[in-house]
Amino acid sequence: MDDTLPDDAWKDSFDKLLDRRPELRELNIIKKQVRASFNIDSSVENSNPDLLHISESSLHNPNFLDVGGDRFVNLKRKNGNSISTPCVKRVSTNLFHCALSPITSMKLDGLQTELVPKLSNNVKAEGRAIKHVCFEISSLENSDIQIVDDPIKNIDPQEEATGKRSRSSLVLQPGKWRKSLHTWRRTFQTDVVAPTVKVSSPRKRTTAEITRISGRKSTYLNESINLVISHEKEVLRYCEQRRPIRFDSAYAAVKMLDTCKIGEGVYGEVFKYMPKSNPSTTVVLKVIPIEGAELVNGEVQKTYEQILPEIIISQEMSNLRTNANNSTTGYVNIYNVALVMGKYPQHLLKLWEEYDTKKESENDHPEMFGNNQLFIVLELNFAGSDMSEFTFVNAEQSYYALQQIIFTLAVGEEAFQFEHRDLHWGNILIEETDKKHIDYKLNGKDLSLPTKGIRITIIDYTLSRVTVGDCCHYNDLSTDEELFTASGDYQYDIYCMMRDELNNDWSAYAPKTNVMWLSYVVAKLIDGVKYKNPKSQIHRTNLTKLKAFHKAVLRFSSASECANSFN
Ligand SMILES: Nc1ncnc2c1ncn2[C@@H]1O[C@H](COP(=O)(O)OP(=O)(O)OP(=O)(O)O)[C@@H](O)[C@H]1O
Repeated sequence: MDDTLPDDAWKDSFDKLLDRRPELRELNIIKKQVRASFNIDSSVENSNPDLLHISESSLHNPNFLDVGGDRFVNLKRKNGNSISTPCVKRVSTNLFHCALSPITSMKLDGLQTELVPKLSNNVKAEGRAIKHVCFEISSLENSDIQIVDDPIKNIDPQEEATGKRSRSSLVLQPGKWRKSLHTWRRTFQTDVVAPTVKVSSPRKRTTAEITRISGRKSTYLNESINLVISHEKEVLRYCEQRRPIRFDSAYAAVKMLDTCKIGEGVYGEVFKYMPKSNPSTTVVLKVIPIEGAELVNGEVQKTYEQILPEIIISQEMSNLRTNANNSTTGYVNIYNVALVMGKYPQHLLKLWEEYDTKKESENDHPEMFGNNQLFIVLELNFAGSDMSEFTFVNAEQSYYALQQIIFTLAVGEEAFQFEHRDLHWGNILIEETDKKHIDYKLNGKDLSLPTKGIRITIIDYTLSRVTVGDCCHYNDLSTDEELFTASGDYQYDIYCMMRDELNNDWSAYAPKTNVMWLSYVVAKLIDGVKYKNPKSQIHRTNLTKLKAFHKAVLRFSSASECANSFN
């Protein structure tokens, strides 16, 4: 008697299902390119009935992307202005017959389902951060964007016939966009395939990555000036140092009180503390690794040349506090800039881990840095919480906050032809104040605004443009295609509006971009931020004013012109 097993005996039920549906294999084209993590928590997932809610017919829908294993992601979300909620799909409704399937839930990096909250603990255990990205299919009709290595094949025969292509576009969360954009890049770009574990072994830069961050530029307006400067020396000059100082001695635990990590960006970690020498001040440290070859948080480290303009802009905007003709305290106050070298101090590593435990950091563990790592440390004034988290008393308070933002931008324009270019609500900080008024000087004229109990501070000049002396510093976004395909919030329209305004020449001075961000800010104040007393009469009266401003704002050509209309 032949007691050998039949040929397909090794197959599990998922494999058998694929055999019956070869088109699923066709759809499974992206599998090689996703950064998939290996979550072997099948028991938990199998026990979650929420995972069974999509009909079998959805499998034929091109908007469902096979993310590997037996999970599918809905690429086409109806509600375009919210963050990712990948729909999870089981291929088989006969789950429990699938004994010990080796293909358990592989997750598409960057996608964390809100539909399956029970999974969140497993995600934590796995060490993956929750990232909010949703990938959509959108037609590129009328678009001149060339897509290279688009991993999503067009499976619509009609589109194939007309020669139109589909591509993945982005629906990003409002506010901080760099992280989610980066997640998308890692997922969809074939040359960037990194492991999903949090502390990845350091990886060298790819050409694409180097090109991507080389956007920061400084050009001399007078072309006869052709200085060859050492950016390292310039950085040291701004730091008032002759050489880098040791990280662990410059920021030793004994010098810092009540230290904690308060935030993070793609480029750095942000801590808060009170200096032992001056405990009445609260200082924020923004720690940015530079010049190293390893990717940090998936990004190429900035060079001296790329960090220099940010130091200059931060310093100059901060110095506007004491400017004779155009002054404001609306740009974050910078106490000091330091160039430090060496491993992260132990106490900061511990605080990093505490933050990670509570909030799940999306960044790489800073224990990855070695003895020769260089960092720029910006010591800033603590300026409160960002607008997305702040609760205003009522629209009167937010109406005056808006005026603070307008006057701050106006002063920046007049002093340095400043355009912020990324003024989303995560970059507007708000804190309470006892002061009744805030003073400005605009073109020599003194102005005073009621605070209504709050003070606003503008941060993050990564995309900003200024003219300082003979030099124009800006960030060249002309080749940054992904940012302009993002959607999900009015914020992402603003990047496209700026590009049109500037004719994609990012060195040009176009203060209208500040007005565009004002139109975004007022939209958020009308419908986005939180209010304590939204039913009061004063709230309704001022909401009407905000709405009137929203209608009119795009007629102004600059924040300065807008500020003058308030006088
Ligand atoms: N002066 C400050 N006071 C209070 N909080 C701050 C201050 N500076 C930064 N933060 C907090 O740290 C977070 C990250 O800071 P920041 O935006 O400057 O980093 P980033 O690396 O430029 O971020 P990304 O490049 O990802 O947008 C902010 O969103 C804010 O919550």
